[in-house]
Amino acid sequence: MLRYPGWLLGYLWWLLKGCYAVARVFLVDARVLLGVAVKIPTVSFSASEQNTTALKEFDQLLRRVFPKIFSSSLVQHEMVGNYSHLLTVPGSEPDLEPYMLLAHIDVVPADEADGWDAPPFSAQELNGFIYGRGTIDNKQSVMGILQALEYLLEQGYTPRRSFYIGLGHDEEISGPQGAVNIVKLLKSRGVKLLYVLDEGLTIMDGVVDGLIGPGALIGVSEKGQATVKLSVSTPPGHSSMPPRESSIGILASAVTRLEKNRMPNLFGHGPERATFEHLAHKFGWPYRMVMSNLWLFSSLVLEGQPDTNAFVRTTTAVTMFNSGVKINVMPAYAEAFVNFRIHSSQTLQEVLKLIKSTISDERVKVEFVSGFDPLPISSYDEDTFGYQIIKKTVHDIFPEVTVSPGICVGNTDSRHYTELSPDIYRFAPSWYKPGDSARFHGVNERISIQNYEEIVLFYFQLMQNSDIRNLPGPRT
Ligand SMILES: CCCCCCCC/C=C\CCCCCCCC(=O)NCC(=O)O
Ligand SMILES: [Zn+2]
Ligand SMILES: [Zn+2]
Repeated sequence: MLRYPGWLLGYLWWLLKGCYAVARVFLVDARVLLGVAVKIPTVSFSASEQNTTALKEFDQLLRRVFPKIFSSSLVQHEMVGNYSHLLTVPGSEPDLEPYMLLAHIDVVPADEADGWDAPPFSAQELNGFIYGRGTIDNKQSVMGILQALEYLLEQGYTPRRSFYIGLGHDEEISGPQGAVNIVKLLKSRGVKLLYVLDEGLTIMDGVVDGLIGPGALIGVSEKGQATVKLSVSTPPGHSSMPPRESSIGILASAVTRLEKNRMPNLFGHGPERATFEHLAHKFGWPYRMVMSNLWLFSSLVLEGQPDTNAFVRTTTAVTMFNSGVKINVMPAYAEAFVNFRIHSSQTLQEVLKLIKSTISDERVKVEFVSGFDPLPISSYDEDTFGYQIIKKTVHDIFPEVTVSPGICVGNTDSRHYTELSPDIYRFAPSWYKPGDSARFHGVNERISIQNYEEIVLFYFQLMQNSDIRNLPGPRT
């Protein structure tokens, strides 16, 4: 048998490993990995039904495509609530308070028949975009964060400041097993976080009339929620001898009253005022003049579109309506579910009161299903480490973008983290252009290949920027 000296074998092994690393960086493109992730249908169908086969497959994928992370002696990996992931990356300077990056693996259902240009779990590339459920909510962050860490580890990086990565598997059903248990675990370990960054607002481009150039809105809070069930019971009977009003008709009128009488425009009472103060210098004529009357601006410019309207009021969404069993039988029962997203300056109790007074019909039973108050407002001043580091990172990667605080109109896993940190931000640097609001939980969810690369760079830069001990002192 041939015998080789140990040093030669060592050298060959080193060469092989080196070639492998280079091949990985150049051949296994980050965007291909995002595509593979999108193809796994990690759907949360309802509070009690998730695709656990897909969640297991996703776990296997992460271990396979991020070998540095999962073999590193530096990174500690734990599964939480069966399918969520908690990664701990200890820093070399343990006195620096850690931060945490969040994202979620699960997605909402998608049906190609709703009008997708490409099948929703195909990750097909069309005109420079990857199409698929999860490309903007929120596999771009899951894969972007891990890709950034994998690259850093490949370069031999050791952070100075410790950080955590939390990847929830049930965010789309409120995070009861994922985020909630990750928080419990961190609390039991006495962890306090300098800041938390989760999915949320984006880089707006061309969606607010009069705003010149793109604006990155960092969510410093998120809206509250109230879900109510409305129901009407009436005696059943023959459809040939109907009463003046059916249970369906009574319920439909109640729902119509809620839709017609929107909750008040509260522009100026919450952090959305700060959004426009930060962006004011980017408005052109005649908007700049209107901007000086912010209340007028809010009704003229913001109330018209669903996404900007959601910024200024508690929104009302009738999401489910069920009744009737047969075409010739008067329905004995009709029910509807209405989901409200509560503006920062209102409380859950105030909204419930308004719902009842708007419906104002004894025949309609109003039951509270679930809800919570709007989340606390995180700091966004010059001295706030998390906000300023995120802002700096946005400017590093997108120099042309104006950064401003905003309210996240949807809810995120980060709402479970309030006991771990006062400074929670909701932002991912996806570009959001006219028409994109319909892609969130809708059809043709997509991300441009270039944007995904920017997202990886953003997290790569954020991890390094967060290593600074203190923010630079005030400019003189
Ligand atoms: C200056 C005006 C700004 C317009 C503001 C609207 C911006 C909307 C941008 C992005 C959409 C945000 C979605 C947030 C993530 C939602 C996560 C989610 O789906 N959670 C579940 C849920 O809320 O039910
Ligand atoms: Zn999401
Ligand atoms: Zn979502």
